Amino acid sequence: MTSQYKGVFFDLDGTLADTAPDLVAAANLLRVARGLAPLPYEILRPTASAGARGLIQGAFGYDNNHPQFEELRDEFLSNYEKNICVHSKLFEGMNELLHALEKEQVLWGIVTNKVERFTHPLLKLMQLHERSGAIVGGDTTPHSKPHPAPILKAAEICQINPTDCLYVGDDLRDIEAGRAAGMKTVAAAYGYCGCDEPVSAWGADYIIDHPSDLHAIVFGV
Ligand SMILES: O=C(O)COP(=O)(O)O
Ligand SMILES: [Mg+2]
Repeated sequence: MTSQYKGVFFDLDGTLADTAPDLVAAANLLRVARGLAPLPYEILRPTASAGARGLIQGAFGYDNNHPQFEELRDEFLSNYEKNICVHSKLFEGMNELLHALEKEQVLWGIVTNKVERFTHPLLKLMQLHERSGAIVGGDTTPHSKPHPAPILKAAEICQINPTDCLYVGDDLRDIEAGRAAGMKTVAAAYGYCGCDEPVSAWGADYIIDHPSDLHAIVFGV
C-alpha cells in the first residue's frame, strides 16, 4: 500500500476525536449551576465545532459581546479542564487509519483551533501526543484557522511540502484553511459541522461519512 500523500493532517474536535461529550458536559454544568436544566446532547453537539464560544452561544444564546460572556467562558474552561477526557475518544475506525499511516510511513499530525493549554493535556491522556508528527493549536501561530498559517506550520514541522499533504476537517474554516495552504482537503461529514453552510458547499476535494472512507483517499484502495 503506497500513498500519493506524504502527510495527513487532522482537525481535532469532531474530526480525529469525538470530544463533544466532554465539551457539552462542561457547558451543561454552567446551566445547572445557574438553576437551568441541562440541554439535550444533540442540541449542543454542533456547537462544539466553535469551541468555548460556540458552546456558550449554544447553552445561553450569548455571543462574545455579551456582558456575561467572559465570566461564562472562564468557568466553562475551568469545568472542561477538570474533565477534559472522561468520554472523549478517537472516532471509530480512526485508530486503524492512524496505524495504517504509521505502517506506510505517511506522517500525520493535528491542527486544531483548540488552544495549547487544552490540546496538549488532552492528547497526552488520549496517548496520541507521542504518535503525532506535529501538534499545532489555535494559539501556536499568530493566526488560527481559517488562516492557513497553522496548517503550514504543521507541514514545516514535518518537513514536507503542503502540496503533498491532505487536510481533514469538520468545519468550513478547516477546508478554507487547507485549501489556502495548498493541500487537498477532506470534509468529515460525520463530525460536528456547526457552520451554516452545508458540507457540499465547502469546496472540499472529498467528503467522507466515516473515518474508514479515508483509506481509499489516502491509499487509493
Ligand atoms: O476548539 C475549537 O475552537 C475547535 O477545535 P477544532 O479546530 O479541533 O475543531
Ligand atoms: Mg472540528
